[in-house]
Amino acid sequence: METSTAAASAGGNLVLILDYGSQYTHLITRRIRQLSVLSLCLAGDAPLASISSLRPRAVILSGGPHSVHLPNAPSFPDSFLEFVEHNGIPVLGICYGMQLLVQKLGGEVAVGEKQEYGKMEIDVVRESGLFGAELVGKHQTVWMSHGDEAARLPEGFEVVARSVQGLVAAIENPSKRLYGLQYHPEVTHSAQGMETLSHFIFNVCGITADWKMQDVLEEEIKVIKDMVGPDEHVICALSGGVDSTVAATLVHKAIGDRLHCVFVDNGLLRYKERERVMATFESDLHLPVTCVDAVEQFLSKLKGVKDPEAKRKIIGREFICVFDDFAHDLELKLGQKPKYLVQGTLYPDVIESCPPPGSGRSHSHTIKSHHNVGGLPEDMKLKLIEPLKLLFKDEVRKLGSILNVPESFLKRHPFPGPGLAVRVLGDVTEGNGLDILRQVDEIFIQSIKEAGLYDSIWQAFAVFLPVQSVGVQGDQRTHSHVVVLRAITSEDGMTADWYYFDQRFLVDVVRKICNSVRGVNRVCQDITSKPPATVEWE
Ligand SMILES: Nc1ncnc2c1ncn2[C@@H]1O[C@H](COP(=O)(O)OP(=O)(O)OP(=O)(O)O)[C@@H](O)[C@H]1O
Ligand SMILES: O=c1[nH]c(=O)c2[nH+]cn([C@@H]3O[C@H](COP(=O)(O)O)[C@@H](O)[C@H]3O)c2[nH]1
Ligand SMILES: NC(=O)CC[C@H](N)C(=O)O
Ligand SMILES: [Mg+2]
Repeated sequence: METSTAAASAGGNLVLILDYGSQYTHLITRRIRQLSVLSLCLAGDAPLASISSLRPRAVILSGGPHSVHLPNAPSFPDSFLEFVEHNGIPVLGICYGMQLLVQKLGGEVAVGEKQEYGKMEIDVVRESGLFGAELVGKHQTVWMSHGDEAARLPEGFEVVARSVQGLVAAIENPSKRLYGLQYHPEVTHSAQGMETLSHFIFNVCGITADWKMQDVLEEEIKVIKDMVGPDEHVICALSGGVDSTVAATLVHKAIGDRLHCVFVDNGLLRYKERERVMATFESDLHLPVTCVDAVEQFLSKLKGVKDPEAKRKIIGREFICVFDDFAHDLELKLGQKPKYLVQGTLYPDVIESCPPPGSGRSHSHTIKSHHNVGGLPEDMKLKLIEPLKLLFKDEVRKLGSILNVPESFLKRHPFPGPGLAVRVLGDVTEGNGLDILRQVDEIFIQSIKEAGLYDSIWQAFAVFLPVQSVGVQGDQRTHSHVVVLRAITSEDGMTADWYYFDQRFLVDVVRKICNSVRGVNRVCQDITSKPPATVEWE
């Protein structure tokens, strides 16, 4: 989608993000799209030819984990600054991006005496391309994440905001149309971040807001039609979740009945999930779906495996084995082997996984390998079609409603492909962890639904811990399992807070669990946000 969408739909109003490895880079693209402006990402060191071929109206340099004063720090290509100056393209550097501008233009970036992580107050000291006059002299809450600081600004730059600690928070050189923010305007915790981005995009760059989600749909359908030959067949990995259902509906629009959907029961699904999902496919989706029973295949490969990353890689590989076998079966039926595999991969899956080759994310750290990205085998033969790869969950839900995907799919809480394997900590085949977890999870989710809370919670689930605790049940000593309940609120799964339940609700759920699930005598609640935790426990 990346470059083709740019070329076809930018209409001269494209904002290009150069990525230096920040976990938030694609939040920037997403925020710009929220302003109805097309935005795309390239690697921070992309060749100048790639940058100029997109004809951007503005460039934003992202944050990143590196320090500009250390060797091998990533940077924009030679002549980038001359290119933007010559073409009058405004540039905004965010955090590392700002530090890069400062250093490359002859200023100085040094390790700060003070660091700024998390919530911080800044003071806007003058009107600028980043802040309107009404904000001057006022405090603003922003989200910071840096240890380096701009110690000396290059010639022609002025400070336009400072943190309450006195550090440079925003700078500009209006005559060269260069701007910098030391904080992250793209995260929701920066209260006026959207206003600042909007000020830059519309007031400084003069860009017209002419992009809409419908464009993604039309462009994707075109890309898929161009890619898949008129007689070729395609497989779609369909889980019943939001993403793969929207992806399948979109690809079906492009190639019709040459799409063959497959749902895999990997033995890691929730209570009665296989029956329930297959029934909704039939009643609500009206797409033919084949269900493959791969329970033994997955569980035998997972036997004795405790390491979370190892589990994820095994699951990624087994999924592909199932899809290869399915392609082979279709070959016998259709006389030709499908070459393509549709997956509902989203951008957060890519961000946290091992950076795939050519993704332009070689500057980021791996958080966990999502089975459908970092968990894929290297020798995979099927070619991927991932129409949602640059979108976030809430954008996919919007796209799904344009495609008339039923609400029963769009409102479902996310459920990871590795399923209960990342919720039964350690060896999933040991003891009866999967079985206990299914019962606990079902009670928790049904109670949430009965209390009318399902749609206010972004995701809720239970976790099975490989520890036992002492309890007393019916006057008998028990030495049984501990389970954890986790419910979160989030916008896009990138950051999350825990959901504050009413205490009576929790008391009731815990009682139901302990009274009906044999083998559990203790229930805890996870109240950690992301960061520092992640959503899933593994
Ligand atoms: N049981 C499954 N059978 C077939 N494909 C699956 C299965 N689980 C996951 N996948 C594939 O892996 C992709 C990523 O899984 P993920 O859980 O992120 O997405 P989803 O299930 O479509 O949506 P959601 O995040 O809302 O659960 C899916 O979009 C789908 O293509
Ligand atoms: O399809 C998936 N394959 C995976 O390997 C995977 N790991 C995490 N998740 C889901 O992604 C969101 C963010 O989760 P984390 O904070 O745990 O990374 C949450 O919604 C998680 O449920 C996955 N989804
Ligand atoms: N978030 C960032 O971009 C951090 C930039 C740099 N690594 C610092 O610590 O200052
Ligand atoms: Mg899922």
